[in-house]
Amino acid sequence: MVHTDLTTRAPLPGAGTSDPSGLEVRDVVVRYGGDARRDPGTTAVAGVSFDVAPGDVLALLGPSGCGKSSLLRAVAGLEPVVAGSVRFAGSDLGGIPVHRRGFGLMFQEGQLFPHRDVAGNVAYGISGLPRGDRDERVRELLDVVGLAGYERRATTTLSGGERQRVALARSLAPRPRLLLLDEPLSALDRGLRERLALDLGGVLRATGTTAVFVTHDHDEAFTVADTVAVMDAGELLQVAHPEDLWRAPASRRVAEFLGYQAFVPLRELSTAHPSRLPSGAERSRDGSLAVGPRGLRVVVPGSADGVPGRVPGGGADAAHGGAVRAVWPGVVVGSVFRRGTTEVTLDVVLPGSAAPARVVAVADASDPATSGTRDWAAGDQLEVALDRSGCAVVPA
Ligand SMILES: Nc1ncnc2c1ncn2[C@@H]1O[C@H](COP(=O)(O)OP(=O)(O)OP(=O)(O)O)[C@@H](O)[C@H]1O
Repeated sequence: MVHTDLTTRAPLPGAGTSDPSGLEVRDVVVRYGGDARRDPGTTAVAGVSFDVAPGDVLALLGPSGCGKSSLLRAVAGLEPVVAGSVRFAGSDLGGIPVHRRGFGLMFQEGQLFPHRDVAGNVAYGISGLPRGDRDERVRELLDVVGLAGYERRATTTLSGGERQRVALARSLAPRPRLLLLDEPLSALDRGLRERLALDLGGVLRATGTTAVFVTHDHDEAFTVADTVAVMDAGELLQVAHPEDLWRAPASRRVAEFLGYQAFVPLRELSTAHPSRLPSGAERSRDGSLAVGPRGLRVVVPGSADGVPGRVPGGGADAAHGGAVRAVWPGVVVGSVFRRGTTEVTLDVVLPGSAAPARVVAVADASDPATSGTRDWAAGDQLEVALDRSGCAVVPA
């Protein structure tokens, strides 16, 4: 459970009460360069507060350059904290050097020692243990990361994914009271990253490790973490459990970063069937409907899904299955078949905007009108229908 500080800043969505036995970050500022008189330098982290309770995994998620790594490095003690504080288990870590914080670190490139074999790498931080205990711990950790029996392998013979597993085992070996991971999977290809993200989440939970995990990939953050903190331009925008974050982004900026692709002012949608809109829509007439990556479905004009009596140009919203019956015409830009679904890119003029928005709509495989129709060409006319299960409401 992650909590945010309520005392010095406006309450952040997802805020709660503090647990002093874990990590407490309060109003932390990290700045590079500059001088006291003329040059203010670069403020990479602009007063961030969050907590991580023992055993929890927090993902710091945000675009490149938003300050994630700087914040992580400040927690580690690798960057000076210009203002604010970092505490762990109730103790202020100001002035405590990196190696005396009891934290583990893992980076994008595992940086294994090439002259040591796998066991030698994993055992690096526990050389003080008696031989038998050390061997047992190495065996146990290699088992946890799915590399049982790899002790004597040279690290130069490992794949990228195996190397990162060894690096993870090495960073867990001394039982760090906090593990800090900076984009540990981003050097790997997509398929491997997805598999390893699942494994990483499993390993951190199985070992009860308290961790802060930096990533720019929201799928990865959602897979690995109990709680996700969304960062932008040095500030935290929202801290929430993955499902809550996805269901209720606190702002359009958060929604955009999560991959919501278009925004329709709620006042532009008919009030005829408010119960068909995502929960909260009927209470937030000033907000927008955020359309997620699965928030639009392809409708073939004239198909069974086409609505007799539909208002031309969109806007009708008769209840129909899971969809809000808001249907708008679009011009196909292209389509791809991915993971069993056809994704069609179209230009659609959505309500509340004069210019066409480029959106992706999915063809429903269970819909006879659209399944199997994979050869839509640029310029074809289609329609898109909102699917409320793929939409969220965001404040204006
Ligand atoms: N050593 C440094 N000296 C000067 N500026 C720096 C330094 N390190 C980072 N910055 C700047 O601080 C800001 C935040 O950088 P940071 O690396 O923390 O972001 P990030 O979110 O981790 O980005 P990425 O995902 O690309 O690694 C950026 O504007 C960056 O240029």
